Amino acid sequence: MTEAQIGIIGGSGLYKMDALKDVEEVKVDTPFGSPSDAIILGTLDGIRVAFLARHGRNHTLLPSELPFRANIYAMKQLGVEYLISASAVGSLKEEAKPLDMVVPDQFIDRTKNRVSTFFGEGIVAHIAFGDPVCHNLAGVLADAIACLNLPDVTLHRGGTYVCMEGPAFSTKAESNLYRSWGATVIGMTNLPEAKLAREAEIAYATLALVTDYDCWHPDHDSVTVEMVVNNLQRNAVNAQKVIQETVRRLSDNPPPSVAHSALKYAILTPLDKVSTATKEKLGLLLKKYI
Ligand SMILES: CSC[C@H]1O[C@H](OP(=O)(O)O)[C@H](O)[C@@H]1O
Ligand SMILES: Nc1ncnc2[nH]cnc12
Repeated sequence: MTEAQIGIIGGSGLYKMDALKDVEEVKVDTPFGSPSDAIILGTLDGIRVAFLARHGRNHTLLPSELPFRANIYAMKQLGVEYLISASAVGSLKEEAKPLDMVVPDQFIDRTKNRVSTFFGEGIVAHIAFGDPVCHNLAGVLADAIACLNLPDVTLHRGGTYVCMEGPAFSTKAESNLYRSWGATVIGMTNLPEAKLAREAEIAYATLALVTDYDCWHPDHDSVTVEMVVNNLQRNAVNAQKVIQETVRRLSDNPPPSVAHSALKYAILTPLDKVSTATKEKLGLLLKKYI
């Protein structure tokens, strides 16, 4: 069932897409449980997309409580091949200022409590993850930002997103440690999503919306939720314009992605040695290879 080739996951502050038309709300069930909320199917400029509010539309789920596997599997069930993640982030670099947009190309995993694989239960796979973001999708996203020429917004192409566990924000020592590693931004959600999307052979890229300077900056107050929300409200409109332009470009010219064949050489277990139950559970991911 292909309902939408393009999926959007909206993070803190982006709970819906105002420009969506012909909207239909679908409750999707997956072998990994229910997603964070109903998925909103609709059209943007006539192009079908699937939208999911990552923390639920009323922001009821902590980063550590997110049903990452169900969210990505649900997108796969709907036929999604390109997934755009919009996320609030703190900046770890002077030059990435609040309201700027970053399209990261690397992640550092500082999570402690996340399930970020579909595999196990008798089937072993190791995806390549050296380049965790789809280079071509990230390029379309960055080009869309650049062409919009949004006032007061600087685009940063590439950069490293540190994914921390949360929910408390970082200590100054942690924030400075990540700065010493050369990281660009920090958030709490994107790494498990990127891993699972790769396992599901979905191209994934992040639109990171800078809301604060975390807690390292001597001239700025340490991050608070109020700061994040105020800045997100200011650029949620811009974020939606970027997503709309990205969707238009993707639909005109869907790029190839290494993600689309990520499992080709990743599965170690001979499929005839995998139990029927596991094969059925992962059917959507495995069917190309059986
Ligand atoms: C509300 S501040 C912390 C919260 O915001 C980010 O969420 P998302 O990535 O879904 O936009 C960050 O990762 C934290 O979950
Ligand atoms: N400073 C920060 N740390 C972690 N997640 C964030 N989301 C937005 N700002 C953040």
